[in-house]
Amino acid sequence: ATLPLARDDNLSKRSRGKDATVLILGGGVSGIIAAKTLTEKGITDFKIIEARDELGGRLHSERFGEPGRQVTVEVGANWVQGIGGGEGQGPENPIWTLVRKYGVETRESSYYSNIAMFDQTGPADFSDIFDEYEHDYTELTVAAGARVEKNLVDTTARTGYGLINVKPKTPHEMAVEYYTFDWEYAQTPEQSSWIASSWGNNYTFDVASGGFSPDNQLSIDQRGFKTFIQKEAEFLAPHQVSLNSVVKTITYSGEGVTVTLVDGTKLEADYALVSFSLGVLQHDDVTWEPELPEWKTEAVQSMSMGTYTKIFMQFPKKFWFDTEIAIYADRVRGRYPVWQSLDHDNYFPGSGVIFATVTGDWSERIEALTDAEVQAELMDVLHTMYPDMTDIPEPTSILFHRWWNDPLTRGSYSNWPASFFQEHHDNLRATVDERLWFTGEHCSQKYFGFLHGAWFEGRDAGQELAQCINGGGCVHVREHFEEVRNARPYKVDDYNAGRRK
Ligand SMILES: Cc1cc2nc3c(=O)[nH]c(=O)nc-3n(C[C@H](O)[C@H](O)[C@H](O)COP(=O)(O)OP(=O)(O)OC[C@H]3O[C@@H](n4cnc5c(N)ncnc54)[C@H](O)[C@@H]3O)c2cc1C
Repeated sequence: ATLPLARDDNLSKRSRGKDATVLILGGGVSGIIAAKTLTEKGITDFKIIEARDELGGRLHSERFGEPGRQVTVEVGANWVQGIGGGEGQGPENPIWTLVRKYGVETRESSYYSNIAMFDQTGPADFSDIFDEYEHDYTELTVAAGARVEKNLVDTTARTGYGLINVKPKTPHEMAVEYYTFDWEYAQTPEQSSWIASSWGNNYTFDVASGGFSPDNQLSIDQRGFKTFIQKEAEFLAPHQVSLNSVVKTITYSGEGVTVTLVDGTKLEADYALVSFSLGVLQHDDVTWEPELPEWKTEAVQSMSMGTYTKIFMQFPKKFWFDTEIAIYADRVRGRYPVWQSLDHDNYFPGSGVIFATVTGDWSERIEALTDAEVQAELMDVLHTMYPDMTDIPEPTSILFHRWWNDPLTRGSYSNWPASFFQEHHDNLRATVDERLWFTGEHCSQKYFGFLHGAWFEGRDAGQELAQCINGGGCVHVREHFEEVRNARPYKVDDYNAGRRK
């Protein structure tokens, strides 16, 4: 593809001797889409700095299984969630647009029908409870919407469930609640905002709320799901990307930024666009000189990072359920509750591959175990699911990614807790000294956690930064709140005055 030429005024604005006008830190979806947007706006003097040996970030495909029986599996993102663009649907999800553009092979994946069910006695049927909880989840989001209209405070999704009288106690109830909630947010209802989790769902899946559509597509492309973004990145010239480059320190002032890599290389630029995950920002893998202002640090530390772990196993042959998905109801909430079969007509028949998903605290727990210890726990569950089967073989391969301990992610995707305020979120996106810009899925108010959240944030940051560089003004974009105040509950007089009205 031919690139538009860099505009002369961009080049002349760049102080002499700098390595680029913009350093884009991180080459995931948001970094690449920001680069694409800058290019469309005539700014080509940027460089993407990426730690890994390829672009794509949390799109992470791996060849898995025994030689001769290998398949490409996705240890990171796997679904386009909310497709849209069709008759009676909302707008098209931009990830779906790219998936179609590059012919990435996907299959429709329906995770609310045709589910096998198990409990501690073996196969079980609790589909009535499942249907009830699916309905209850919708009620939870509707009740959250009603709170917004009345301007009522946010609380946890657990409070929300309590207020609509949903109080799971039995293993079956806990498993289906887990399936409708934690399996999406990678954290518990206690750890999640009632209102933000509801809008997060609606803006993606609910057409009436402006969402795309309720449909999901699962990538089975043997080039990897990452193909859609790596193809989209092919416009980049070699000098615009630096792989295997781990950022250690970001030094900034009103004049510009200096980025120091772990190998000591120093890169200077007018602006840095930081696309690292929220988890990376929360930990000390990257340091800031000077330290980030308190309003930024508070915003970063106030949102949360969920962890979502898929544990793949390959067996000599399939011995399990014929559906795509099974739910296992254990006495312990969150203990290997969701199983997905890839040895299925829709996916990779004959592959012998199945995977279990755990999230949140359970993910962090198993990251401390060895693969063999996790395998033993999974086999224990399979024996519980199939008590009469005496010849269940051991898996020939096992694979899972330790997202929580990965210094390039520190978790899987962001989640909005009840103690995280709108002003915090504005501060997450706000620029520092007009030189440090921020993007990534966690910056998306509507779509945090999703690939399309990363896409929209990359586009918006690219547009606003281009406007700033092109002389359209930097000052009034992405302003911050110096302090996030929540005085109301503590100002008793105001509160009483409000009540008297
Ligand atoms: C297990 C899992 C399952 C998921 N499932 C789905 C799904 O099915 N559908 C969906 O829509 N979303 C899903 N997501 C979320 C989705 O993957 C993310 O929202 C999206 O990929 C984030 O893109 P990003 O550009 O914001 O961040 P990233 O992809 O994290 O990009 C940031 C980049 O910065 C790099 N980096 C980090 N630290 C440094 C450093 N010090 N120096 C240099 N580079 C650095 C990283 O390597 C990375 O490439 C899933 C995520 C995970 C982990």
